[in-house]
Amino acid sequence: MFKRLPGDEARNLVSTTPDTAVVFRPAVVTTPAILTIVILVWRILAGLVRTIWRHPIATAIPAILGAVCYVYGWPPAVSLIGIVVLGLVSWAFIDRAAFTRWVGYRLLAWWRLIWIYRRHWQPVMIVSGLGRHLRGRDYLPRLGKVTCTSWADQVTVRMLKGQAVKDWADRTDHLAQGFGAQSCRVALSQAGRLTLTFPRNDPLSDPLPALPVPEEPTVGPVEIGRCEDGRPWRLKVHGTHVLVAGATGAGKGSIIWSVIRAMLPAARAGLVELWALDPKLMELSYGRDLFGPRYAATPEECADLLDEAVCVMQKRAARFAGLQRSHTPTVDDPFVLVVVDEVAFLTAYQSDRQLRQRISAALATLTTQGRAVGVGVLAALQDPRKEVLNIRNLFPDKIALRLDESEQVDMVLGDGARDRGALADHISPVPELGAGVGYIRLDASPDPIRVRAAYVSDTDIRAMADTFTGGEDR
Ligand SMILES: Nc1ncnc2c1ncn2[C@@H]1O[C@H](COP(=O)(O)OP(=O)(O)OP(=O)(O)O)[C@@H](O)[C@H]1O
Repeated sequence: MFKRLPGDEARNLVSTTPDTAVVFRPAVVTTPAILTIVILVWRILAGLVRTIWRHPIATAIPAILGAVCYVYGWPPAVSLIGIVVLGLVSWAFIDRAAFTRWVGYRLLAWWRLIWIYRRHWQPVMIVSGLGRHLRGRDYLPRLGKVTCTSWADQVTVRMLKGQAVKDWADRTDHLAQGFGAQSCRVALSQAGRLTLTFPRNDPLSDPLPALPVPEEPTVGPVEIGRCEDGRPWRLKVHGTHVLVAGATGAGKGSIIWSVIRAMLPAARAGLVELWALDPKLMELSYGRDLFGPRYAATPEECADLLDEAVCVMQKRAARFAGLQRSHTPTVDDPFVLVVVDEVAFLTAYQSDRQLRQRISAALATLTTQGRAVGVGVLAALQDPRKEVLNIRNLFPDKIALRLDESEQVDMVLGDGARDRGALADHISPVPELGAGVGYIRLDASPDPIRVRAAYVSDTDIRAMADTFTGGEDR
C-alpha cells in the first residue's frame, strides 16, 4: 500500500559532478508508519468536513436515509426515496424551468464535476503544462466549483502561485480538448482565481429573425440580437462610434439593419437622423427611402455628405461650447447616425487621392469630435488592417464578426482578445450557422462576449421602408 508514496522517489534523485564524478545521493529518512496514518486520517476528516460544508444537501440526503434505515428499517427508507423521486418528477412536469434551475443544473454540475472535471483534472493539467510533477509530487491548480447554465459549464480554478492568466489563455485549446468541449474561455474572477467557461452547446446556432421594431422611440442602447448566455444584445450607438469588422458574408448587413430598424421610431419622432453612405451600392440601397436625401453612393456624394455631417457637428459644438458637455437628442438637435457600409471603399480602395484624403479627414473629425455633440458613426469593413483603415482606433466600440485570420481578432477587439476566447476566425462560413455571429468586448470587462445579430431580411427592409416612409409618417 505504501509502495508508491511520493517520498520514495527522493531515493532515486541522484546527481553527479561532471569532472570529479562524485555522486550525490539524498539521505532518505523513513517516516514512521503511525505518522503517515495520522496524517492520512486527518486529511480524510478534513475532507469530510469540507464536503459537508460545501455540499450540505448532497450529504444530508444519504445521512437522513441511513438514519431512517437504521431506526425504522429499510421499507420506510425506500418509501421515502419513492416519495422524494415522485415529488421531483411532478415538479419537473409542473414547472420545468424552476425545476431545471433549482435541481436540474445542480445535479448536472455535480455529475460533471465528478465525471468530467475531477476525473480528468490531473492528466489534463500535467499534459497541458499547467500543473507540475516535481520531485515525485504533483502540484496542480485547485479545481473549485462547477456551475452549469443552459449552455455552458463554468469551472472555478485556483491557479498555482506564480501562474499568470496568460498561461491559461495560451492553453485554452488543451483545456477544451482535455475536457471534451468545443472551446474554452478564461476569465479572471479575483486575484489568483479563474473562471473557465466550457460551452456544452451553441445557443446561437440558429439564425434569429428580425426583432420587433420598438414601440417607443429610443436612441439606445438598442436591442439587435442575443448574447450567448441568452440575454438580449443591446448595442450602444448614441455617445460612441461603432466599427463592425467581418469577412465577406459575415453578416455585417444584419448589424447595420438591426440598428437602423431599432432606431426607426426615434427617427420618426425626429430624435434621430439616419445618414447612409453606400459606396458598394448594395447593402443600404435596398432601403434607401428610409434615408431620404441623406443617402450617398458615389465617392463624391459620400465625401459631400460626410462634409455636411462635419458641418452639423461643428455648428453644434460652437453652440454647445461652455453650455453643455454631452448631447441629449431633441427634435432641434437630433442624434445623427452616419452609417457607412464598407468604409474601405472610401478610405483605402479609392483611387482619387484628393477625394480619399478628404473622406479620411472627415471621418477622423467625426470620430474624434462627434460623440459629445450627438454625431455618431457606424461603419462596416471587411479588412481591419491599419493600412485599410488607419483611424480604426478612433472607434471606441468594435464588433468582430467572422474574420479570415487569427491576427485580425486582436486588431479589432484589442490585445489578448483572441487568447481570452474571441475565436472570430473559427466562426462558421456557412451563413445559417455563422452569419451575424461575432464577439464584442464591454467597457466593464476585458473578456469577450459571443453574440449573434438578428437577421433583417429583404422582406423586413421592404416592410420597414413601407411603414416608415409613408406620407403621414414623414
Ligand atoms: N444575422 C444573420 N443570421 C443569419 N443569416 C444571416 C445573418 N446575416 C446575414 N445572413 C446571411 O448571410 C448572407 C451574407 O450576409 P451579408 O450580406 O449581411 O454579409 P456582409 O458581411 O455584409 O457581406 P459583404 O461584405 O460581402 O457585403 C446573407 O445573404 C444572409 O443569407
